[in-house]
Amino acid sequence: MAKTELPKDFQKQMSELLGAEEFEIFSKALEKPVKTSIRKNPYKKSELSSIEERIPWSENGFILRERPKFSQDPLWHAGTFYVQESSSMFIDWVLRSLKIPKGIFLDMSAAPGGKSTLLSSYLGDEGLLVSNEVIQSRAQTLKENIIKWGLGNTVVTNNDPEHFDDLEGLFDCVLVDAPCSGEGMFRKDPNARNEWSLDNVSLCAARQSRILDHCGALVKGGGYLIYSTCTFNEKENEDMIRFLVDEFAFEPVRIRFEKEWGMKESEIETSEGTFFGYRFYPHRVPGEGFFIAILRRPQDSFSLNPKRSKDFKHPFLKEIRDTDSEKLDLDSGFDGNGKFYTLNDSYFRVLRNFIPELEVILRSLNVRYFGVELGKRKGEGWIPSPEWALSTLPKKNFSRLELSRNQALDFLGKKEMNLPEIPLGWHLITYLGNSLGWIKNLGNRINNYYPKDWRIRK
Ligand SMILES: C[S@@+](CC[C@H](N)C(=O)[O-])C[C@H]1O[C@@H](n2cnc3c(N)ncnc32)[C@H](O)[C@@H]1O
Repeated sequence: MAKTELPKDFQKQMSELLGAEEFEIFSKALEKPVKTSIRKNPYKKSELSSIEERIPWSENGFILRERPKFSQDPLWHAGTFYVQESSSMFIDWVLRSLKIPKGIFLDMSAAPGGKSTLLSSYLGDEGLLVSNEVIQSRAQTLKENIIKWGLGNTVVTNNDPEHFDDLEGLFDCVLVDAPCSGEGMFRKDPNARNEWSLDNVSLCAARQSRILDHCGALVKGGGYLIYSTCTFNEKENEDMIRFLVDEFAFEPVRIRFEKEWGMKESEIETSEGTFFGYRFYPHRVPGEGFFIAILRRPQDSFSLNPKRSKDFKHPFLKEIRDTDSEKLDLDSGFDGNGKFYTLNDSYFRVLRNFIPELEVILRSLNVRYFGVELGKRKGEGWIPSPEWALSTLPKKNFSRLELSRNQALDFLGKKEMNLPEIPLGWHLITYLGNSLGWIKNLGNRINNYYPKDWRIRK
C-alpha cells in the first residue's frame, strides 16, 4: 500500500516534541524500509540464515537481512522463533537487568502474543504467566501462539481487565502493553496513518486509564508494573504514568542501558517525584516507535497469598489427585513435578510450583488454555494431542519421524504425504529435531492429526 502523508496534527505534535531539526530526521526515517526481526525460542532448535545483526538489548533477538516467507518455514510453525519488532524486545532487557523475580506474571493485553512469548521464555520452569486478551477472536490467535511456543507455563484467559479485581496483590509483574493510537507503526503499517486523529489519541488515553485503573492494585508488594505503547504522544505515555502515580502507591524504577543503543530517557514529573520512561524513535534505534516505563509497588503493599483449598471445585475442570498425578507424570516420561486436571476427558499438565495461585486463576477467570494439553488416555497409553507435540515436554514411547522441508510443508498443509514404510500406530513428526505434530499409520491409510484450523493454505 502506498504511504499517505503524515497527518498535519501529528507533524505539529512531533515537531513540538522533538524540535524542528530532529523532526526532519525523524520523518525521513519513516520513509525508510522496515527491518524484520525475530526472537528465538531458547527452548527449541532454530536455524537461522540471513542474520544481519544481534539486537543488543535482547538475548535471543536478531535483525534479518531480508524478510523471508515465514508461512513457508516449518520452523516458524514449530514455534522455534517469533517475528517481533525489535524495540519491544527491550522488555527482555528490563526483566534481566532488574532481575525481576520469577513468580506469577500477568500480560493484560497480550494478543497476538509477542510479549507473552518473551515473558514465557524468561519464566521457563520457574514461573507462571497469565496471558490475557479481551477480544475473543484475538484470544484464539494468542492461544495458538502460546501452544506453539510450547513451554507449558502459561494460562491463556479471555477477560476484561475489570474481571481481575479479585486477584489484587497476586502478581510479581504486570505488563500492560496498551491498545494505543499506533504512531510508532506509521512506517510498518501504512493504514495506521489514515486511522490517526487527535480525537483518537484522546479516546485511546481514556481507554488506557480505564485499563490501568484495574491493573495498579494487581501488583503485589515489591512487584513491578511495566507499561508500554507503540505511540509517541505524551497523553498516552507520560500522562498515563502520572495517572498511575496519582491513583496507586508506586516507586520509580530507572533502567541502565548503553548510550549507543539509542533510546531516550524521559523524566516524568509526577505528584510523587520523578519517574522514568524510555522512548524509542525509528531514527535513533533499529526498530519502530515504542514507549516503556517501569514502576515498583512499595514492599509493604498488599500481597495475596492464596492457600490451597482441600477440594478444587470447578464447573468443567476436574483435579487428578496428587498421588495419581505423580505416577502419571513419571510413567509418561516427565519429571514428576506435574499436576494434572481433565476437561472433557482430555488431560492437562501444569508445573506444581504455583498450584494455589493457579487454582484461584482457574476459578476467577475465563480460561481458554493452560499448561499443556496432552490428550486422552487409552489403557496405559495416550491418544496424544497436537498441543503436546508442539510443547517442549518429552514424548517418551513414541516413534519419531524426521521429515525433509518439503515433506514437513506437506504435513503442515494436510496434504498427501510420500512417506517411507513405517510401523503401525502413532508417530511424532519432526523437522530439524523440532516436533510438529502426529500421524497415525492405520495399515490401509495414514491419518494426519495436524489441526485443520492451523494448516498452511497456499
Ligand atoms: C498493542 S496490542 C498488544 C500486543 C501484544 N502485547 C503483543 O506483544 O503481541 C493491544 C491489545 O489490547 C487489546 N485491547 C483492546 N481493548 C482493550 C481493553 N479495553 N482492555 C484490555 N485490552 C484491550 C487489543 O485487542 C490488543 O490485542
